Amino acid sequence: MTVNETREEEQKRVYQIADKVDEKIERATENLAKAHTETGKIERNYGENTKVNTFEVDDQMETNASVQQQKQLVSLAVENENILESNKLKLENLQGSPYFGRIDIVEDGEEDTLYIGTSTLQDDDGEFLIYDWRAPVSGIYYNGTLGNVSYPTPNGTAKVDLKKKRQFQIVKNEIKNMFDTNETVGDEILQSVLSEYNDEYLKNIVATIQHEQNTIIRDTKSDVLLVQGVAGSGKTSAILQRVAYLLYHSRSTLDADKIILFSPNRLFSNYISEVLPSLGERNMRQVTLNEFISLRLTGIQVETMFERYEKDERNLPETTIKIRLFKESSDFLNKLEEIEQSNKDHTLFFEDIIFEGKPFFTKKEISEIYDSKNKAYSIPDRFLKTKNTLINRLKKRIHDDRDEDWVQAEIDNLSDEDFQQIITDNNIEESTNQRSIIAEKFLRDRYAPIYNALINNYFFDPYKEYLFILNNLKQNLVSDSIWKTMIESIDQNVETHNLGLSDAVAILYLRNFITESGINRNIQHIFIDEIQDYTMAQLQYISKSFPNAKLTLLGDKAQDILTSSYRNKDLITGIHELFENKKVTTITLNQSYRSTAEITNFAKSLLPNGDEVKSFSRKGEDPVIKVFNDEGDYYKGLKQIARELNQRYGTVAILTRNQAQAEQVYTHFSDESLVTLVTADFRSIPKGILVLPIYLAKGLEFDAVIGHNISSENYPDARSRDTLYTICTRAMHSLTICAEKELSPLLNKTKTTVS
Ligand SMILES: Nc1ncnc2c1ncn2[C@@H]1O[C@H](COP(=O)(O)OP(=O)(O)OP(=O)(O)O)[C@@H](O)[C@H]1O
Repeated sequence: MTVNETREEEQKRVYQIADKVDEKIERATENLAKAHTETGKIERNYGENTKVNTFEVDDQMETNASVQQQKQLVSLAVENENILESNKLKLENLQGSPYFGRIDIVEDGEEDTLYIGTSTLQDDDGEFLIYDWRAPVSGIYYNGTLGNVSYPTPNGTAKVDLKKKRQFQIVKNEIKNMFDTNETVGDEILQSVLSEYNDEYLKNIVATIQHEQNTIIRDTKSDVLLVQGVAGSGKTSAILQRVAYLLYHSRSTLDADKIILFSPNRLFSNYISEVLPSLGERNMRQVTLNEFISLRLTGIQVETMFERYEKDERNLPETTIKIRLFKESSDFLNKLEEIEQSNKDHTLFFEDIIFEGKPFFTKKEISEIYDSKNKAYSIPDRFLKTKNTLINRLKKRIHDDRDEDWVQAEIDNLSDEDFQQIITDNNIEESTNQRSIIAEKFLRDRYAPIYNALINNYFFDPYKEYLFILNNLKQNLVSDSIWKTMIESIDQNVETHNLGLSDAVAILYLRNFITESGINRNIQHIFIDEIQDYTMAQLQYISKSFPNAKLTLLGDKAQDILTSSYRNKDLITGIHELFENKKVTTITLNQSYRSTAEITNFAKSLLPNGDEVKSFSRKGEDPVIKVFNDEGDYYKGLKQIARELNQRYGTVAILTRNQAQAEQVYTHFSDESLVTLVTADFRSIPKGILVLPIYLAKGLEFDAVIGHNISSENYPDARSRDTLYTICTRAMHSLTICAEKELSPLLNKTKTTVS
């Protein structure tokens, strides 16, 4: 068959499959409409049944059973509707571009041709028209070169002869490109995908996943999967593809609610929000580290990483660095535990439990209970025993108070209907002591806030406990007086409901340790993007909070913007040490995909080990460096460059070192309506000219980037390297560096003409 005939044949098949997809969508729409009507009917029925008169005691049991049954029917109907809706979404995702790959294999002497797309499509007789890209056999498409290859199946490894691998680019059901290849996924299609202009949302990369990325996506063996990947190497893309893969691979036990992604900021959360739905999956839960911490320390304002970075930019004394580095180590958290355990005679710091304005349990009473517990027990055990004693005392109080006059008076005041309702709701059988049982129930409701306070350990004061430990910690990093001043300043901060980031993590860790709370065993996977921003203490805290979760940690040591001013830790070694008892797999990604070869080559020349970074062979214009003589010229030039770029590109980002500089730039653009100053509160990125500090642009990409004032004053030495590198690597197609007066010495090695 000639090339043209082959293409014709393939095109014919695309049309056939497209018709099948349309037909299935039509059917799915009908089924969904039917299911929706059915759910409506059941819901209405349920509404009527719950209104059944519960006043007549004889009817109560029957009503309860019937309500339960109706409830179940409603939830089944809703679940059925959800499944139908998700199937329809998957079919819709196949519309216009039903598949992107084909493999021809010989297995056990039998020839087979398989087409690969974002989800499975079967004929009415069960024949597979499209294989899901996550199916075990589809792994061959991404991994194998032609010849003898294998893939894992539930029954062991299957061996096949891979005869052909074909890639398609199908748009609106027309084949735009078609290649036979021996590689993972050849350059041509990748070239064309990467040349596209920036979109508001990150796209899925199923059609062009590369070999190394595939290893990350399909790993199911590691406890900790650590990825060191250069800028633009597809770490974030790999996370999302991996989530989709895991949801498919473990579909009977895993759902999106059991996966959490720690993301760098809210803009990023929005930016990645479309990938999973485009693959027919629900998004996982997302949280920033600060949200995670703040949620657990209600009423306290915890300093954000960005606020701290801004403060560090202004002033970062040597002693602060020493103390901070210590507090960020896993060693520090272990010391907190050790000191706690070794102070057997110390009474934990407790708080009164206040009820209706008065102490219900005083801290003195709680301390006495704690002190009475056998000191041979561990601190968490003594704490738990104290808590149990308090709960028992509360129960006894409920029992004792039930005959009190005020309680009886409250019951007398109940209407017959309310009285009956309590009986029904609590399944209280008719008996002589019905009134006492109701009194107890009434008291349980009344004292529920106390019970909650006990369950949530509100009677323990982790802040004072932390200060106590710091006071008892022997350190030789700084002088005693500096250490004391540091403790006093935490104390004052707590008084005003403020906390530094590393103290917040330490307090949470300590509280979890003593109260054995704050642990979520349901979460099966934790993903952390931009891992270079995290400290070992934070990682230790997160991993203890989710003991059953596997960790996928992705980052780039060269993009260490937020902590490079004081930290010089080898992250990979640190993580291996922290998780020494777990199976840690490290994968390195050196190929950068985001930027043109010119931009990547320019950016990598900033790095001491830049040779490791491999640029992708996509051609573009050389980065431009512009140096201006004074401030007036500078802003005139900057505005002109931004305007010119904006004529050619959808998004032009002017990236600055910090918020103050972003604001300063923005004031010079106040006459331009197309310019937006992006702040930490933004949820999405508009088109046009954007001005933002680099830390808010973490993980994002723009068509054109302008590095603001990369001068010798603003970027004087190696400590600014990571920031500058990150700025340059946000650019997909165009990079311009602007500087006032003298260019930063960091750019000495770059091979671009300065004008
Ligand atoms: N296999 C691939 N096929 C197509 N596009 C890809 C592939 N891998 C990466 N890309 C594209 O490269 C760009 C960078 O990817 P991504 O943001 O995932 O990289 P990253 O490693 O997280 O980057 P950074 O650390 O710089 O934020 C994105 O536009 C992504 O779509």
